[in-house]
Amino acid sequence: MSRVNRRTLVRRPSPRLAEGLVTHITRSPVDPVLALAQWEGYVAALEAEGWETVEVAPQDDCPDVAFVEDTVVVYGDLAVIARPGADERKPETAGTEAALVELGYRIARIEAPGTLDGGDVLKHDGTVWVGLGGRTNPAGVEQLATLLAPLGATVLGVPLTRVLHLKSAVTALPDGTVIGHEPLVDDPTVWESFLPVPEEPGAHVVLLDAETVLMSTNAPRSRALFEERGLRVVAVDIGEFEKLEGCVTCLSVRLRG
Ligand SMILES: CN(C)C(=N)NCCC[C@H](N)C(=O)O
Repeated sequence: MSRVNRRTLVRRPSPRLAEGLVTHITRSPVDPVLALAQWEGYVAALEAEGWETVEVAPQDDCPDVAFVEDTVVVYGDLAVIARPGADERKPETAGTEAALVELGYRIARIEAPGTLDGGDVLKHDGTVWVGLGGRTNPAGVEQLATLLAPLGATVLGVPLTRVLHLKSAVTALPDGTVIGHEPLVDDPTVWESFLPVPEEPGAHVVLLDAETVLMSTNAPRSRALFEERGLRVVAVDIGEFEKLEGCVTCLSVRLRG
């Protein structure tokens, strides 16, 4: 497989984005033109930070296709193609698989009756936590555990009832501290080191390097908290995607050589 160090998959929003699924929040109107501009800003921010972006082929008939994170779990040289818990999103995985085959990844797939969304999967240092209770089912977690065991990963199911995906509730800072907005986290004691953040969008970071995180502009107090800890923050406005229960993690899949 090719060995570019900092590369990330992204997928252009569908013109039907406004029809995307909403589960835990009230639907509000989404402006597809503004959303496209925000997505371009997100991609530009990744590129400005030295990440090469690889665009998965567009799929305009799938409203939620920009949330490419949900279609795959990449671990080392293995791409585990997800089986989305929402039927409307199942057709999205083929394009992601084609892009990862092209990049030289080994491919495995979550098979029925398993379901698993990539947004439910949080990885840090050999441990893989998977949110259970929403789009991902126990069979999906078991299959992921079997596929990742030879790569040395330990997969743990964790309860999830309050938000769409595990990564809607928590993500991890570069040092492994797990961050979350407590009212939305089922059980913060799952993680040895848990840091509560004051805003819901403050729970979501994409790690750009050991000192830098990408996050939403909608969480200024959480941003200040991270900066106090010595992190550099790159903030992007993804407000139109947040109206569809998206966050910064959902819009890309980091691949490391
Ligand atoms: C971590 N998160 C939140 C994600 N990876 N995905 C968000 C998907 C949102 C989409 N409207 C849906 O309902 O599927």
